[in-house]
Amino acid sequence: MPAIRLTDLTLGYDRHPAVHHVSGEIARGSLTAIVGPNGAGKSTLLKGIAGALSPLGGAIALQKGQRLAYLPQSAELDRSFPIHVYDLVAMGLWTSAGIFGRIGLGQRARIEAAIAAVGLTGFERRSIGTLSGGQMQRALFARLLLQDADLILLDEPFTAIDARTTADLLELVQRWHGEKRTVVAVLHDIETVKRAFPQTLLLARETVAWGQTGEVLTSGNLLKARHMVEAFDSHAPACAA
Ligand SMILES: Nc1ncnc2c1ncn2[C@@H]1O[C@H](COP(=O)(O)OP(=O)(O)OP(=O)(O)O)[C@@H](O)[C@H]1O
Repeated sequence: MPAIRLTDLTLGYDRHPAVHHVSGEIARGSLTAIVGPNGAGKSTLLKGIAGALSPLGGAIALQKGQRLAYLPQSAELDRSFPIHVYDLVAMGLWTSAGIFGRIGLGQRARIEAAIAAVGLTGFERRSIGTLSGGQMQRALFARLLLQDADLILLDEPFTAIDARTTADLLELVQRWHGEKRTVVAVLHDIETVKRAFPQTLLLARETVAWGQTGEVLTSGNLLKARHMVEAFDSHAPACAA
């Protein structure tokens, strides 16, 4: 059983399809980028896999027993929430500590180690509303470290993040890959994908190409994806194809 199996999957909003008839598999332990033009349905697909959106058609099967972690786009997070970096990161332990569980000494050490791993030592008592975009993303990655998930879904984790932070966080992604976790990330920077992601799904409401990154990200496929998204009628009624 692969980590994720999509079967003729259609996802959308108010019955209007945003992603159509996608079929394919993501192997356990693989590192996959989802790329495509704006409006291609990348975030929609990730939400579907995360279980935040139910299919209009087809099916999403996740291998049983996997712990899943999902990092939505940063724009979807409420930064005005009054919480310190330490507590935000500590939330990553809720699966082991329980929502109201006590945090013991061992767990404190793990929280501190995660904060150190993302370079935020000294920021523990800072409220998240005062962090820069890059610092916030580091804190969210520290929380992911503690979640200890088998399947990690990242929606545009490096968008609007400086090069140094991107490089540091990319290193964590590589570390998760080395630990045989399954990682799926929506990305915009094609160079980063070519450099660091062995597998790619090129999406334009439907699959344009899916497989080895070098074979998927050809200029012909990228052009085709752009034309397909431009031609798509997002006001179309429920999928008839
Ligand atoms: N909550 C929603 N309600 C209605 N339509 C939505 C909603 N979220 C997304 N859509 C529509 O679904 C389509 C796909 O959007 P999605 O955000 O998945 O694309 P994307 O590939 O992630 O784009 P981007 O690269 O711009 O983030 C778009 O036409 C978008 O307007």
